[in-house]
Amino acid sequence: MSTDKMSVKVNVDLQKERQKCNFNIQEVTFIFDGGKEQTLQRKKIEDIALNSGASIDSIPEECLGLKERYDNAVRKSCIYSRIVKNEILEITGLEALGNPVLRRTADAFFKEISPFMLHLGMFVPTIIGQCTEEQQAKWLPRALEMQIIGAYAQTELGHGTFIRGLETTATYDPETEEFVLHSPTLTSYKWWAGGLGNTANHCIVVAQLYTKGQCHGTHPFIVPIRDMETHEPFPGVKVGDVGVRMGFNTADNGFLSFNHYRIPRENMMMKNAKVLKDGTYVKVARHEKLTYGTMVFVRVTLVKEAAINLAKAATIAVRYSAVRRQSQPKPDAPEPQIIDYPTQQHKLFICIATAHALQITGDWLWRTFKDVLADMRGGNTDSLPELHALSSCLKAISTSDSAAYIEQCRFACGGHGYMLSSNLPLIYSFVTATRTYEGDYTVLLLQTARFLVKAWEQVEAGKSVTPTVSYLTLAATKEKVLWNDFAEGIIRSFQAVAARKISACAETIKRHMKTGICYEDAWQLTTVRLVSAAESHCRSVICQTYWNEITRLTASCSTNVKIVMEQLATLYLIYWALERSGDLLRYSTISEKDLNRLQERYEELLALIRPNAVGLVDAFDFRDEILRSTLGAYDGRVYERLMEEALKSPLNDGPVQASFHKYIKPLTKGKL
Ligand SMILES: CCCCCCC/C=C/C(=O)SCCNC(=O)CCNC(=O)[C@H](O)C(C)(C)COP(=O)(O)OP(=O)(O)OC[C@H]1O[C@@H](n2cnc3c(N)ncnc32)[C@H](O)[C@@H]1OP(=O)(O)O
Ligand SMILES: Cc1cc2nc3c(=O)[nH]c(=O)nc-3n(C[C@H](O)[C@H](O)[C@H](O)COP(=O)(O)OP(=O)(O)OC[C@H]3O[C@@H](n4cnc5c(N)ncnc54)[C@H](O)[C@@H]3O)c2cc1C
Repeated sequence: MSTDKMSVKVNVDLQKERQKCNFNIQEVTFIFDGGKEQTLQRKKIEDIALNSGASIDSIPEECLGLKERYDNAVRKSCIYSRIVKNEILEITGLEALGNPVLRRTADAFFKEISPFMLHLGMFVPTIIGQCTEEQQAKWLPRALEMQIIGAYAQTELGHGTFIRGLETTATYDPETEEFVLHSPTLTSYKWWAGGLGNTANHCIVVAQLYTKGQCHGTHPFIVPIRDMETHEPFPGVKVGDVGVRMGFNTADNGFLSFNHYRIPRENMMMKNAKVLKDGTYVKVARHEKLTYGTMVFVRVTLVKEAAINLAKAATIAVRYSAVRRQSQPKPDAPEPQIIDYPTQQHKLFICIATAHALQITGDWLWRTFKDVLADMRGGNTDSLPELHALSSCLKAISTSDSAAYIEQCRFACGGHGYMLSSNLPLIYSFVTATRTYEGDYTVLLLQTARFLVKAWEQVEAGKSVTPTVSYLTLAATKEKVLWNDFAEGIIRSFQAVAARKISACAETIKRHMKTGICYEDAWQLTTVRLVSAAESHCRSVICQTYWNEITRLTASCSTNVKIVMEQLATLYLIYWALERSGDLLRYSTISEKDLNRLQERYEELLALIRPNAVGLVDAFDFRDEILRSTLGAYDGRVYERLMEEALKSPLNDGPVQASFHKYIKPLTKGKL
């Protein structure tokens, strides 16, 4: 427990909750962080960041005007990036780029988002992933030193999903050994890039490469866009802010266009393809899609991002639910804490379980990513399609689940959850965007489905398949799977459901084609089912990873930690079995009686987890400065904080606002 937690007076109900907790909270914190070392490192980084004092706002961020908010975010970003550069990267090395601790710590500074987020989140990773060693030596130190600040501009006004449809051109001119960047249409304007509007002086631009009269598809370029002294956009560059958004309003999302704007040949990022001085195009990469590498990297990191944000929301909602009392179900009895309502437990405990499931799956995916990267450094790209399929569906499902459950946490907090000071609306507005950016939900699930259908065809042809789809071989029968409700049995049934849905999709595509329809049209006619099959596949991957990993991670833990972690994981499995009961009835031998039994076990689990609920969210170990919530602070002074925060509103700066004299008084006096 940190000193701030010891010294304050804690709400009596929360105190009682903490006394009820029967497991060692720190052990669970270690599990959530991925190990004791990671917890210690995180705490050290948080200490460094929080001791800077820069996180404190006298007026809440949300009460500032748009310009003041941006200005304040830039001020804090400069302090934060100095800390990252001088102290945090010293501790973590470049691993920090794939480590959510940086983002978690940044939350102490920004209620919304730093306009520098994309600099470390995409600009630097793209330099690492797409530049030759020589180019890295030029750009990386400058980027890490914050001498240059970058954005990643791929999406255009007219196209985000369909990268091959981008319209910005980069035409090579061998006379001057330059690329000429041009935006031929309004729809070719770059749109959305974080940090681009007013902050960045450099930008990675994804453009169609033309040389010797031939188009070679999209490639990334490093483009200086603003003068390093005056920050004025260079002639030929038009740049600005895209306008007010649902969230992300301090992230400085921008637009950008070029009018025959020239950059040196060397500014093409040449790890995967080169243009020689004479204009000859040379492909270096062994895989067509390696230029999409940054997206794969960010998708991998977003799984843990989803987990952390959901853990924050669950912490807020569970603590609040322990403090809040409402209604009187029994006459003459005191009003219960709302967390005692099973319906409230049903809303909240799945959020705690999902945060663990995603965090553990995110860790596993990160390890898989690093293994594939190591293979690729050795020239072997065989495992890239599987990584692409996995990162696509896990990004889609984790961000979608996380956003839905964060909103559920907000609902669970009633009216007060709607207050910006609860922080739930801001967490939601951030996470709901992650469902769209870095690849839309449906689009990414269809990418996974493409891989699954191919894997199915391989199984049918008697060929071997990669590990995450090996269940297709086992489950490739027309028989219904025998249901059993042990964890392994539930997981096997989910795999069987996925396998049956995938095979049904493959059959549907074939059936359509037999009527004379081409493959592409047959695919489109099957996409609703394909999305559902990819979701089932992804759910089975999460369930299996969560269960296997939690069993492994708790092997050396104390008994009560093992028990509560197993209860949560079982809750996750049963919750999804009940949610997908239609699929199980269709594809397994589960009966109504089995489902009734499952429902009973689910309700028993809610009751078993109930006494440990506050302990479980305490174990996520969010400091108040990072949680930034009137409803979720460690001390549970909910009502006091709501009042204190309300009084900070500029609308409470005096008893009478100027608008009364300007408008209301004339109106009431009949003079308006
Ligand atoms: C906290 C972190 C901070 C980060 C903040 C981030 C803020 C946001 C930033 C952004 O949003 S940046 C812009 C991101 N944009 C996207 O994600 C666009 C989404 N679209 C795509 O990824 C692709 O266009 C597509 C939808 C995957 C389709 O691409 P394409 O049309 O070129 O390919 P297909 O014909 O569909 O497939 C061909 C073939 O290629 C395989 N493939 C596709 N992508 C990849 C990949 N990334 N890696 C490996 N392989 C890939 C695909 O599976 C097909 O394989 P086969 O079936 O032919 O074997
Ligand atoms: C907050 C935020 C930050 C962003 N930051 C950046 C950034 O820094 N840099 C950057 O380059 N971009 C950024 N983006 C852009 C983002 O990557 C795109 O918005 C995203 O990839 C979705 O593309 P789109 O907007 O073109 O949606 P569309 O593709 O137009 O999607 C609209 C709808 O059509 C559906 N659809 C599209 N194609 C298909 C298909 N083939 N099959 C079935 N359905 C389909 C989608 O499912 C969706 O429902 C950001 C976006 C947001 C919201």
